Amino acid sequence: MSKIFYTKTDEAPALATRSLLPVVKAFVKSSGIEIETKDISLAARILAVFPDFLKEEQRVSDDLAILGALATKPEANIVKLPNISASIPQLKAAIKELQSKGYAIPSYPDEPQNDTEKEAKSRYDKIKGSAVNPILREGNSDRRAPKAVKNYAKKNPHSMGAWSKDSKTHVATMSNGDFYNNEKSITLPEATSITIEHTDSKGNITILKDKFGLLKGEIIDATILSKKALVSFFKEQIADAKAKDVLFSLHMKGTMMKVSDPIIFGHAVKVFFKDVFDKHGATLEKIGVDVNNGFGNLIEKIQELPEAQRKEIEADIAGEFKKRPAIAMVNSDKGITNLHVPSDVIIDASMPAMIRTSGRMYNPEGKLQDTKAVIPDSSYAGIYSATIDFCKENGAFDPKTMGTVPNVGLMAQAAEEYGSHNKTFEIATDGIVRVVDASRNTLLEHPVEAGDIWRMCQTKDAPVQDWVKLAVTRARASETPAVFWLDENRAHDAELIKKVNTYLKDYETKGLDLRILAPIDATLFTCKRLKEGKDTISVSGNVLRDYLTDLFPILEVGTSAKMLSIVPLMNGGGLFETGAGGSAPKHVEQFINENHLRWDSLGEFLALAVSLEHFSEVNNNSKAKILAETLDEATEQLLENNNGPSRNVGEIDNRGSHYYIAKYWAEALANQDSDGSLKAEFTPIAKELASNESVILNELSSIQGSPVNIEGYYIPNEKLVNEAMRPSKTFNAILS
Ligand SMILES: NC(=O)C1=CN([C@@H]2O[C@H](COP(=O)(O)OP(=O)(O)OC[C@H]3O[C@@H](n4cnc5c(N)ncnc54)[C@H](OP(=O)(O)O)[C@@H]3O)[C@@H](O)[C@H]2O)C=CC1
Ligand SMILES: O=C(O)CCC(=O)C(=O)O
Ligand SMILES: [Mg+2]
Repeated sequence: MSKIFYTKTDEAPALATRSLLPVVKAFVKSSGIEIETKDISLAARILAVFPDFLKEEQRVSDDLAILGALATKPEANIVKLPNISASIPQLKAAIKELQSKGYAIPSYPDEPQNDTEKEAKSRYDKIKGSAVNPILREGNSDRRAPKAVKNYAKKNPHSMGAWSKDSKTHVATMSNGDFYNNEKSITLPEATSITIEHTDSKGNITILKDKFGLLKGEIIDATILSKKALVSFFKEQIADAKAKDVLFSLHMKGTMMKVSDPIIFGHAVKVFFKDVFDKHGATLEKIGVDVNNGFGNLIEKIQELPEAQRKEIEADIAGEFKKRPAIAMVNSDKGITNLHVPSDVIIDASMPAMIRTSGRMYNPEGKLQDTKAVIPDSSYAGIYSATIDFCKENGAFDPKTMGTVPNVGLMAQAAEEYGSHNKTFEIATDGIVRVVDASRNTLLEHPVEAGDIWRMCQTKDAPVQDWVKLAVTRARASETPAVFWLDENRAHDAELIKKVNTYLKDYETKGLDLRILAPIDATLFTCKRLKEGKDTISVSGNVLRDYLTDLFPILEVGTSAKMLSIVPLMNGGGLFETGAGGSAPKHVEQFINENHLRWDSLGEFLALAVSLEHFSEVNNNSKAKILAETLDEATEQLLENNNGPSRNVGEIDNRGSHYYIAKYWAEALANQDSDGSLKAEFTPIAKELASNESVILNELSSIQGSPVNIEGYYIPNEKLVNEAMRPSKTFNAILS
C-alpha cells in the first residue's frame, strides 16, 4: 500500500503542522492518498529506546527505525519536518519533562558508575545530536530556492546590513595541527574489514573500534586535531580579540559533530576561563562540571556548592570576564553567552545570520559589535572569510538583484565527517592510532598525544556516483554553471576529485560549464556571479552542503526555511525535507507567551507538492499530480499576496497563512479542468472559504495576545496543542 509518511517532530515545526496537516488530509482524501504520521520527536525517540522502563500503555514504536528502513525501499515517500538535534542540555530537559509526566526512564548519567548506568548512557548517546537526518538520508541532497520564492524576495527584500571596508569582523582559523592539515586519505581497491587501534608508548594496544567492513571503492580518511595546537590557538585568539576590541565568538556544529565539537567547545571554555579553572579546578571536577556541555553547565553545577564557596567562584568568574574580550551573546538580556550551550550557536545558521547583520553580533550590552568568528578547523572556515572579505570589498549583497546558489550535496549513507561519530575518539595517552586491515596492513596512521581528537570518515562509492549524476542533471535542467567545491590540496578531496573526473565521463557534458574549485576560490567565483545577478550551482560534500544551504539562502531569501529540499533516495524513493531551517525554539517561546506563531510553513508547502508529484509518478495517480500542481500555484499566490506569517502579535501568524494556502489551493482545484471530480468537490469549498474569510481570520487573530498553555515543551498535551493550533471553528467545520 502506497502512502505518504509524514513526520511529527518538535518545537515550532511540530506546532505548525498540527494546523496544516488537517488541511492536507482533507484535500487529498478523495484522491486515494493516505497519509500516515510517524513520531520522531525527541520525546518519542527517548521513549522508543526504553520500553523496559515503561508501563505497557506508555511504550511507543521506534518510528525512526521504521522510517530508516523504509528510506532504503523504492516505495518510500517521506515528508520530513525539522527536528531537534539534541545537545546534552536539551536531552536532559526532555528526560526531566518525561519523568515529571510519569515515565520512569533513567536520568542521563554524566559519569556512569555501573553497568546499568553505562547501558542507559549508551542508549541516550544514540539519541543525542543529529540522530535523525543521517538515518533517513539514504540519498544525496538537492536544495534550491524555487522561482516563486526568489521573486518574492526580490519584491519584498528582507533587511540586509551594510558592509564597510573598515569592519573589524574576521574569521580566525588554525594554520596547523587541525583536521585539515593532518588529514590522510585512501581509496580502497578491494573490500576489506578494518580495526582502529591505539598503541601507547609502551606498545600496549587498545582497540578503539572493533572489526567492521568497508566496500570496494570506498574513500576513507583519518585525521587528528592536536589538543596542544588547539589550546594555544584559543589563547592567541582570545588575546587578539581583546587587543582588537572585537567580540569573541565560537562557531561549531556540536549537534552534527556530536563527539568532536563538544570537546573543542569545552577547550574553548577552559581557555577562556583559565584562571577560574586553575584556581577551582579540583572543586569543579568534584562536583562533576563538564564544560563540553558549555559554560552553562558550570554555572548550573556551582549552585550545589555552599554559598560562600559559590560566591567566591562567581566573583572569580566576574573578574575573569573583565580581563577577557567581550563574548558574543545569544541573549544579552539574560546574560547567555555564546559559550553557554553548545547547541545555541550552530555554525551553518550563525555565520550567515552574522554576515546578514554587517558582520556584527550582540555584545553583553545588547548592542551590535564587530566580531572575531573563531572556527578552529580550517577545512571549511575559508568560505566564511572569503564571503566576509567579499562583502567588505564590494558591500552587502542586495536581495533585490542577487542571483541564486542551488546546492547538490553529497550526503547519502552518512558520507564524510557527518558519519564520523562512531569513529571519533578523544585520545587517552600518547602513542599511535592505526587503521589496520584484515591482513594486518596499516592503511592509515597518526602519532597522537593525550587529548588529541582522532577521527575517521567514510565515503562510499555508490553515493559519489549518484551525486555526480545529480550534479550533471541539475546543471543540464537549469542550464546553470556548476562548481564542485573540492580542494586538490586536501587529502580527502584529492581522492574525491579522481572519482568526479572518472564519473563525469559517463555523461554528455557538452555545453555544460562544470568546474572543480577549492572552497575559497569557489566562494569568490560564486559571490562575484551572485552579486551580478547570476546563478551558480554549488556541488559540495556533506559539511559544505549544510553550510552553503544556509549561507546563500539566508542572504538571498532571508531564511533557509523557504528552500525546496529534495533527497532523491538512491533506491528510488523520495525524502522531502521541509526547508533547510531548524526548529526555531524562539518561535515556541513567542507562541507560549503571546499565542502568536511566526513559523513559516512555506518549506512544508513546497515539500508536500514534490511529495505529491512523486506519489503521482510512482502510483500512476493523475489526481495526485493535479493536487501537486495546484498546491504550487497556491504557494505562488500566497507569496504574491504576502500572506506569510508576520513576526508581530495580533497580525497574521502561521495559522492564518494556512487558511490562505487552503483557500488558494481550493480555488486552483476549482479552476482547473483536467479532473472533473476534483473540480466539483472543490468548487463549493473554495466558495465557502472565500465567503468566510473575515470570520475565519478574526477567529484566528482574536485569540492572540495572551499566554497559551500546552502543558509541556517536548511532549505537550495533544488535546491542548491541537486546540491551540486549530482555534477557528468556521475553518475546522469547512475542512471536515
Ligand atoms: N533539518 C533539521 O532537522 C534541522 C534541525 N535543526 C535544529 O533546530 C534547532 C534550532 O536551530 P537554529 O540553529 O536556532 O536554527 P533555526 O533554523 O531553527 O533558526 C534560525 C532562525 O531562522 C529563522 N527561521 C528558521 N526557520 C524559520 C521558519 N520556518 N519560519 C520563520 N523563520 C524561520 C528564525 O529567525 P527569526 O528570529 O527571524 O524568526 C530562526 O530563529 C536545533 O535544535 C537544531 O539542532 C537545525 C537545522 C536543521
Ligand atoms: O540534522 C541536523 O542536526 C541538522 C541538519 C542541517 O543543518 C541541515 O541538513 O542543513
Ligand atoms: Mg543546516
